[in-house]
Amino acid sequence: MGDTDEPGAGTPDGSPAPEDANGPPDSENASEPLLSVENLQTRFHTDAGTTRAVDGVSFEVARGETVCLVGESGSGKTVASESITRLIREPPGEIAGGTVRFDGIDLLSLSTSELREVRGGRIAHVFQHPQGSLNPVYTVGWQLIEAVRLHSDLTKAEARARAVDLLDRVGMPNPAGRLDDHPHELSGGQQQRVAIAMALAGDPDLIIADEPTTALDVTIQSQVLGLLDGIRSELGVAVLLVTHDLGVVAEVADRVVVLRDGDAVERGDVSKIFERPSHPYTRRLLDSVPGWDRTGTTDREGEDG
Ligand SMILES: Nc1ncnc2c1ncn2[C@@H]1O[C@H](COP(=O)(O)OP(=O)(O)OP(=O)(O)O)[C@@H](O)[C@H]1O
Repeated sequence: MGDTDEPGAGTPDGSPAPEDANGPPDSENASEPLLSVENLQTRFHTDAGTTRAVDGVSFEVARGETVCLVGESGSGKTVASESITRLIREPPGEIAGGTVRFDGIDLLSLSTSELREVRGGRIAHVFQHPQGSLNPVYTVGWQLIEAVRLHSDLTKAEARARAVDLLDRVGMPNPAGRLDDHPHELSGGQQQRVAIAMALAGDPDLIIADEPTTALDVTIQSQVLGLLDGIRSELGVAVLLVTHDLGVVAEVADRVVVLRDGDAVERGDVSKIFERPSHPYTRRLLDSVPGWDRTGTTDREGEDG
């Protein structure tokens, strides 16, 4: 499924060649990226045959930056992001090749128990539906306290205080009063805030957020994006954000990786991708953004932030 129409060097009309999206790491990050994904290949083996969902993707995330994985439905964004901590169910999935290094650790060679330590700890996932992180049976407080204690030596009382701090950090009104609530007693936006608090419980260096605002009302979307951006800037947590929404990318991304059919066809700084997209697929994605005027703004700006 790999993309083959990308010229290797230069173009006939003399315009800059598209960046070799799967080439060597960006030089400014080459020294010590927090996350380095190289030539990742993830397949699914089903009765219908083998799908190369991610077919040789490479990208990096530096400490404290937001990188967006963008692309149309089915381009491999979720599979790429979930392959990083091997959340992919194997079988039918198979991580068939490549390396994933996180702060010097080769994640793909870790044992299941070692990986469990990293997952929910130094790397936390936030999903489109908060139900992916929250158990409907238990109270918010119970779940948060468990998450805090799993990754620390805190006593129950200390963990409870930390849970209240985390709820406060994610902007939950009356945080102490929320501990006894069950998830269904909260709005969708509040549930996603709790899911982000759960992610913070393990004191992560990287949050992988897969369409975290897609299921929310549009006014709440910007608030949750603003929350993630505040966590990045104030706590120095890097964010790998999966989204199909280029309006979201314009709001929060430092750098962008554009996926198509399991292949990274373009990557670069957000300003470069928006102002000078070099791959035709990226240009088509941009052209489909309502209100996009090619000056770096969208209709979305000015909404509740
Ligand atoms: N469990 C699975 N079994 C078989 N194929 C799968 C499975 N999960 C994903 N795929 C396939 O992998 C490819 C990439 O899917 P993925 O969910 O990563 O796309 P995406 O870019 O995240 O799309 P969306 O925005 O719709 O979630 C698709 O062709 C999809 O059908």
